[in-house]
Amino acid sequence: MLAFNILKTRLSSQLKTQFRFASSSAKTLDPAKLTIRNGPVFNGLSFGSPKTVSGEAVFTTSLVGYPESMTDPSYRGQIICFTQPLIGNYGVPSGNARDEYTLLKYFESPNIQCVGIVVTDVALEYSHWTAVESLSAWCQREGVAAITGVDTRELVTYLREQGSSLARLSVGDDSSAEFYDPGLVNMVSKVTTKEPFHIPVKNAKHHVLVVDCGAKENILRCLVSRGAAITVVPYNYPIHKVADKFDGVFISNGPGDPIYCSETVENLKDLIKSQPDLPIMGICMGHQLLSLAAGAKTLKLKYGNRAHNIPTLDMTTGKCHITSQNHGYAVDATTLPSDYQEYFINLNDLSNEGMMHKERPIFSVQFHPEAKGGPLDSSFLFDKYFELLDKYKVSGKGKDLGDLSSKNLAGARVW
Ligand SMILES: NC(=O)CC[C@H](N)C(=O)O
Repeated sequence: MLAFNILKTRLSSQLKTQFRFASSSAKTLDPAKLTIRNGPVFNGLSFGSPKTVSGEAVFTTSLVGYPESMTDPSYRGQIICFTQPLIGNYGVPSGNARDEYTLLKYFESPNIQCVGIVVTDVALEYSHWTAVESLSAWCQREGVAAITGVDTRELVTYLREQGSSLARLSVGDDSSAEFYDPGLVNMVSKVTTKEPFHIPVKNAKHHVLVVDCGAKENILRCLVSRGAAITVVPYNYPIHKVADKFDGVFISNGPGDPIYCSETVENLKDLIKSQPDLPIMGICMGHQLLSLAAGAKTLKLKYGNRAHNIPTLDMTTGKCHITSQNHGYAVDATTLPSDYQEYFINLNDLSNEGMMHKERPIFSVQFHPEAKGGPLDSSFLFDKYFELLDKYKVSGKGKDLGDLSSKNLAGARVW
């Protein structure tokens, strides 16, 4: 019976592959396969770099935003399966375009961060006014593997039942690579800025210290466009020693398991103890690290939440917000200490989506209010953070940056 099912699966995906590409330029694409560790094999065609890669296979149900997702450092080490069946039709915009703050206009980091992508049907031709190349050309140029012709419904059904799994994407007969598990290493250390950097803002109202665990460009933009100059430091920078010079601290998103960021957690513990009136906000990985510092625990979700339409309930207002998400871990809300309360919950799986201190200006969310891509429903959380910065403002801060002032703060992020 098992053998019959495997044969049926192989045959059906081969037939689909032949059918789907019978009339296109796909004749030039090489056969590729996606092998799930201890699981099924999906046959398809390679439209990316002709190499073998391995990582954690995850899926996103977002309909658009593949350039943003693929350049989001939180996806580092992962193979992304897009459930939207047609991917690539609007091409890829320029990775060099920058806004007035010198931030990347279209990408969330300069390069593709995931190791591979899986789609049902790639568009080899594209059309969009911002596009400069095809998805296929981009993947090839960046050394990222890509497979098309996979029945992503079947793959996602498997991942939902078995949980996120390690996978290998190979071209031709090459199956040499081991199964690499990004959940067993400190992924944040691979994407954090190597040196502190500064983004000035004209007539800045505030100066915020950002802990870069793999910050998306649009998170930085959400801070500077609201009038805060920012100084961005590596994830393990001793923030507790310099935070008194700043109006607030912000902890970014980032890849991998938060437990490997123990240095950040220890620094945050010191910070929370020594700076009771300092506004602190965290997003996604930032939420997990802040919760760990508060004394809570994190857990790995079965297959994570990656989508642009996840409903979350604001426990303080009873309002539901549709949110953008990309995470595999979550905070166990039952372990939050008594001086904190749950802020949001996920209305699909009831997992924790945020926390806040009951008296102090500290809060964090699991979802992405900066939403690139995704809906802007929860961008009011940045406004809330700025209200806290206004309220707890101590004038004269930020004049003497101590250690940080001796660094070259005029430069951009050092990747
Ligand atoms: N987007 C993020 O910051 C993700 C956080 C963490 N790596 C997770 O998967 O849960």
